[in-house]
Amino acid sequence: MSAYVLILDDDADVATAAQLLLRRRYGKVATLSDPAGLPALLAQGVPDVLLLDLNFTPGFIDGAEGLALLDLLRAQAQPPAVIAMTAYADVPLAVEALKRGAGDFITKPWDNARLVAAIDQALARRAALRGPAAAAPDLMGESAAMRELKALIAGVAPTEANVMVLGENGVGKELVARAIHALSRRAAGTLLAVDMGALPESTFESELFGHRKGSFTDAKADRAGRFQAARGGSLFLDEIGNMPLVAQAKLLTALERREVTPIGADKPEAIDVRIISATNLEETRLFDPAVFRPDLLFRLNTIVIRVPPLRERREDIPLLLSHYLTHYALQYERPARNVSPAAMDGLLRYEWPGNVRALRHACERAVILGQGADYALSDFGLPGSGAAVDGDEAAAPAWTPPGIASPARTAAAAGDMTLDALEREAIASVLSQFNGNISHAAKTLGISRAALYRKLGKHGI
Ligand SMILES: Nc1ncnc2c1ncn2[C@@H]1O[C@H](COP(=O)(O)OP(=O)(O)OP(=O)(O)O)[C@@H](O)[C@H]1O
Repeated sequence: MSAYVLILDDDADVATAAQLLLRRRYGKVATLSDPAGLPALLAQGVPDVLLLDLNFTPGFIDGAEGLALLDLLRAQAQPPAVIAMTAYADVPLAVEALKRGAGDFITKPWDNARLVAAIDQALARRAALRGPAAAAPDLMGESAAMRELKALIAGVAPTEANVMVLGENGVGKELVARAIHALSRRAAGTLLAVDMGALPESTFESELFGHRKGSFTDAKADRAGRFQAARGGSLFLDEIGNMPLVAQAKLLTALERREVTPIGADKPEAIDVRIISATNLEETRLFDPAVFRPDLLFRLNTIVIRVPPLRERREDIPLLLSHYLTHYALQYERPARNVSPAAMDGLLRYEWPGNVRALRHACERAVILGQGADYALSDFGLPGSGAAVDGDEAAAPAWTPPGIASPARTAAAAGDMTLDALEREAIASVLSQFNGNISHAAKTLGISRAALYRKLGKHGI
């Protein structure tokens, strides 16, 4: 769990011991020995949790001053959660601290497990008080559907339950997975993402479970698999709907046994990961045993989170437009402009088959190509430039990535182009053919999704 913990204690040994214990778990842990430095430190950033010693060395500060600090903290706009630390005999002081705003107290010398549990509880209370909207900051949207989604994420994240995220391309499934991890008890660990659809069958086991040196020709050294590398954190299994059945069987065995055996190893290794998976497969397909093993599904979908397509939460479109138009205007050093009323009308009525990813690309394109005082609908490069935005995808020209005037010019202009430019055009053309669907585009181009993402970044698409 990533959090900022401050330890205010005049005993340097105690503060260092606490810092060593807590740093690995919470990330940012600072110590302060003199309470006089507290206001300056708070001005730099308010900690999530403050461990406040009320038993300073006699003559340095007494309990009354410690309590006065609590009053100072309570006056902050967003005070930290305070856990008071007192000597065993000082229960009345601890009770007074609780009355003055401390959320909890522990007695010194503390028990490590009790200290960690007290901090975890304080953090959980804080997250609950801030509410679900603040819980997933990168996930923008204030529609009822998004609020419900964020509440679900906030509720599910602190549990260890495996979560399956469902939704169309570009709706934000990966963002949801990241929010779940960030709000989980495993947040201090890594979130490792694996594109399951792009793992070749031949390297599937080695990638996921690892291998020992010499176990096959290319095994030049021992290598940890993704399951081991994500130990203590979460494993994001993306595109699980594209996994071949053989691979599904291997994954199932690992999840059932809670252990994996690296290739060439003689002993299995226990796994300690939380699984968050995602797919854009329609549920009818996912529940088809010929496509996906029901027993594996059962392991993965303890909790199912459905991310609604953008067309079902159109209220979020203005907010997303404003966010991404501002973002790209800053990036490309272009002036801030408004979306003209006619453009907004077209953008609101558009079906957004590529969801937020397509909206993001459309904003980038508008920032780069827009010439008028306001953004016009044509700047966004939507199919038919807004003329046919009623959802008739079949009739509408395909989505065009930013910076690409027309994918159709690929063949005509190929003679004058560099290899790099040709690659960009080819990618853009295939992307538009599949309405921004990364999986299908990658498959058609014969590269992995990861490789396609790298190329999108390289070409600025
Ligand atoms: N609610 C949102 N707020 C802000 N940005 C969003 C939101 N949802 C998605 N995005 C952006 O849209 C893009 C696609 O999001 P993401 O990769 O999470 O989608 P996905 O559903 O996992 O897509 P795919 O199925 O194609 O892998 C990203 O750039 C992401 O930052």
